[in-house]
Amino acid sequence: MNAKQIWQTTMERLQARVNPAIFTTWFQGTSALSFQDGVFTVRVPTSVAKAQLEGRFIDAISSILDELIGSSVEVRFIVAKEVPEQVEELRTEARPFGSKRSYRLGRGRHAALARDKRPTSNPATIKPAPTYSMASLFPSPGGTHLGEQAEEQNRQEMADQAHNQPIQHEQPAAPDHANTSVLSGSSAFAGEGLLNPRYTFNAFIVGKSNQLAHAASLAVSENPGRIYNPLFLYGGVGLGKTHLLHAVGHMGETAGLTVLYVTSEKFTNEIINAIRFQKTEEFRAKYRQIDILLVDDIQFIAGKESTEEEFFHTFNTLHNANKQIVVTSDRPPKAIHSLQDRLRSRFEWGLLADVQAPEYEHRLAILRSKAESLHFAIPGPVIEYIARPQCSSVRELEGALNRVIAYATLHDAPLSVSLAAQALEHIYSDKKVSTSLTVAEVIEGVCRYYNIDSTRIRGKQRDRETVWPRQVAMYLMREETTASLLQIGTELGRDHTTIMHGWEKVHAEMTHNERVRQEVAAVLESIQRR
Ligand SMILES: Nc1ncnc2c1ncn2[C@@H]1O[C@H](COP(=O)(O)OP(=O)(O)OP(=O)(O)O)[C@@H](O)[C@H]1O
Repeated sequence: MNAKQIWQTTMERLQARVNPAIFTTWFQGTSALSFQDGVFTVRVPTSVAKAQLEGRFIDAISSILDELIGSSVEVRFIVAKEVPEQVEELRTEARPFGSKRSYRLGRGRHAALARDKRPTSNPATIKPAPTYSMASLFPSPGGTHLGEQAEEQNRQEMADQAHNQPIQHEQPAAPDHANTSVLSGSSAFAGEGLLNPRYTFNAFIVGKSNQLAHAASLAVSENPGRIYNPLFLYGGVGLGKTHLLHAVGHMGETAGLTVLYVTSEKFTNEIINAIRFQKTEEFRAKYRQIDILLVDDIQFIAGKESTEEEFFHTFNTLHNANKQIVVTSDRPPKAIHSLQDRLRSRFEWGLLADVQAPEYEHRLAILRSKAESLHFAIPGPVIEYIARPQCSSVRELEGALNRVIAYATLHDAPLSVSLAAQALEHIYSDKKVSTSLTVAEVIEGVCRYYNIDSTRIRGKQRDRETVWPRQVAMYLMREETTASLLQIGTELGRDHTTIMHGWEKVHAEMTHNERVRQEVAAVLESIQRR
């Protein structure tokens, strides 16, 4: 590919993200001049366009160029009148599309230098966010619904997902507001709070299991700090909470807001260090200048006294200033037992939205979209085979898909159901055994194991001796039978939300507590043995 073709592809990718009017204003009339010695030179029509491209779009452009060329690139803009009309385009050394490379943190020395030249935002001068509809900025911000096609993603995704590579930060293009002064806050936190460029609303497949969480996330992105505040997203592992959190972050950054994404672990470490090195004032100042605070896995702050204390004050300050807070957790606030009541009640203030495991049709749609983004034509029956077992997470589903593709590539064999079966033999074998169980067998087995009567499991008692076995039954029915949530609910005289909550409770306990994991495995084994 020569410089012209690379620039053409870069423009096409940018066009998919930027409002058409803004795109036309700043990108029309640009052309590639050369690519030599790691420097990509672009001719721009005016000095105003040059300033805009350098100030607002440099990260997005660098990111795409890095991706296309396969190495770190410095981008230079030259105003048209400063260069001769015809400059020979040099052939690049870019690797062809589809060649593999790993994600890196940041974008390398050249891009970092270029980025550093951008005007930085002074926290003291950050202006309030403008109000406008995000719908006017993006062609389709509403997520990809079942059956629709996901946005094109780069071919690196497969390797990235398979190996869980570190996240690459991306500064998407900012919108144009002729009459509003907006500073992109991301430079204030350069190097941290990295957002995964793949976790966008466009790449998120909406189904029944995540409809509310998706709609609420989109709503807060369009109106940060004004509707659901805080937004509390919760659900089992690998179901898209972090994805939605980052999608909110991207929208915020695109709107020029100061966004900070942090895991609760990092938040905790920062507090510990701030206390240790007597830098609590700096810590507070940093957190309190944010427009959108995104905290992942908030459940881990529970029981950590000084972290909870500091988070409480940060929360109040931001909330009082109408700044948006979005947090994720593996369970609802009520179920985070050692959390201070005052924090729990604040989390319940805004909107609680759960994500559940996708049902079959939804799993099919996710797999189709992932396959498409990997540019692999996967036959329908193979997709259906991969989607068949009750995968408890989308992450597992992605892993299964990647495994099948890798298996076919390694063996240089066509993708078929029998190949998928071989590739997933070890992963799906447990599930094959399990689907032979019925809900009646599970109830009987659980009652036998815990030595209680089945009328208690189906009844209204709330004592621990009854509630826990009931939840284990819910978990095992969902995991080990083919019954739907509705059917399980009918069997136990409860609605599907209660069943889901029971499943989550046991799942979370199993994740964090080896003893519980062994206990549930023993219950299952005792059922399977009979
Ligand atoms: N609805 C969806 N559409 C497309 N991709 C999805 C969807 N849900 C999850 N994923 C993908 O599944 C993977 C796991 O999602 P994510 O990390 O957001 O899960 P999580 O709920 O935050 O899990 P954990 O609790 O383990 O952190 C990601 O690659 C994400 O892009």
